[in-house]
This record gives sequence, C-alpha cells and structure tokens, in this order.
Amino acid sequence: MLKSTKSTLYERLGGEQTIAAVINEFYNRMIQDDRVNHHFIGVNMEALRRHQITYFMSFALGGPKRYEGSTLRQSHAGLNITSEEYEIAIKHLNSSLRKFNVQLEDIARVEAFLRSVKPHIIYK
Ligand code: HEM
Repeated sequence: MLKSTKSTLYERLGGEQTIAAVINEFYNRMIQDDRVNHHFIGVNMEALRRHQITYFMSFALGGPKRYEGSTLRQSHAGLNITSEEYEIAIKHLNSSLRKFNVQLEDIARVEAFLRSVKPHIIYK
C-alpha cells in the first residue's frame, strides 16, 4: 500500500474544506436519527457546525488552532447524553469519514481521540 507523506491528519483529510464537508454529513445524519435528534431542538446549528469544524481542526486533527468555544464539559453539561447516544455519534462520524474516503487507519485515530474525551460529554 502506498504510504501517505502528509504528516497531520488535517493535511491527509484535505484541509478545512473536506473537514467542513465531513462535519456537515455528520450533522445531517444526527438530525435524521430519531434516537438522538431530540438533543438538537432549539440549538443554533450554524454556530454548532462552525464550532465543530474548528474544534476538530484544533484538537482532533492537528490543524490550525482556532477553536474559541466552550469546553466540551461546559457545552454538554445538562444535556444528559448517554453512553449509547455517544456510540451512535461515533458511528455517524465514522460513516461520514468513510464517505469522504478517509483511510481506515485515520478513522481509527479520530475515534481514539473521541473516546479520550467521552467522559467530558456523557452524563454520569
Ligand atoms: C463525539 C464527540 C463529540 C464532540 C467532539 C462534540 C463537540 C461539541 C462541540 C465542539 C460543541 C460546541 C460547543 C460550543 O458551541 O461552544 C458541541 C455542542 C453540542 N453538542 Fe456535542 N460533541 C460530541 C458529541 C455529542 C453528542 C453524542 C451529542 C448528542 C447526542 C451532542 C450534542 C451537542 C449539543 C446539543 C450541543 C449544543 C449545545 C448548545 O449550544 O446548547 N454532542 N459539541
């Protein structure tokens, strides 16, 4: 297999435009999924997409550090997100990354990062 010479996940994914497309796909899937979409009622989705894009670039993918939103713990406090709902989000994100032909190895890296922040997001 041909090894990529691009060093950060951010570069390998194709930069901000691809990440924006992946995040849009991810939110479309979450919004269409009746098991989780009740969480997004009344939420400003445009702001959420923007913050998600900069969050992922800054912390998950090794891109430019531009995230200026709340901490994950603050922004999910009181939402009562369960472990099952979290797993659904991981599946939708994986499917979105696959749709944009991200390599399985890189998808596994993103998933590992997301699992490291799970305790900040789910309700205990
Ligand atoms: C998979 C890992 C996740 C990451 C990395 C993540 C990341 C974020 C980020 C960066 C924000 C924006 C914070 C801000 O605007 O300042 C946010 C907000 C939000 N997230 Fe997540 N999130 C995750 C999982 C989830 C899940 C599983 C749900 C629900 C099923 C969820 C529901 C929400 C909601 C409803 C908001 C908006 C809160 C508000 O504006 O009132 N998130 N998330």
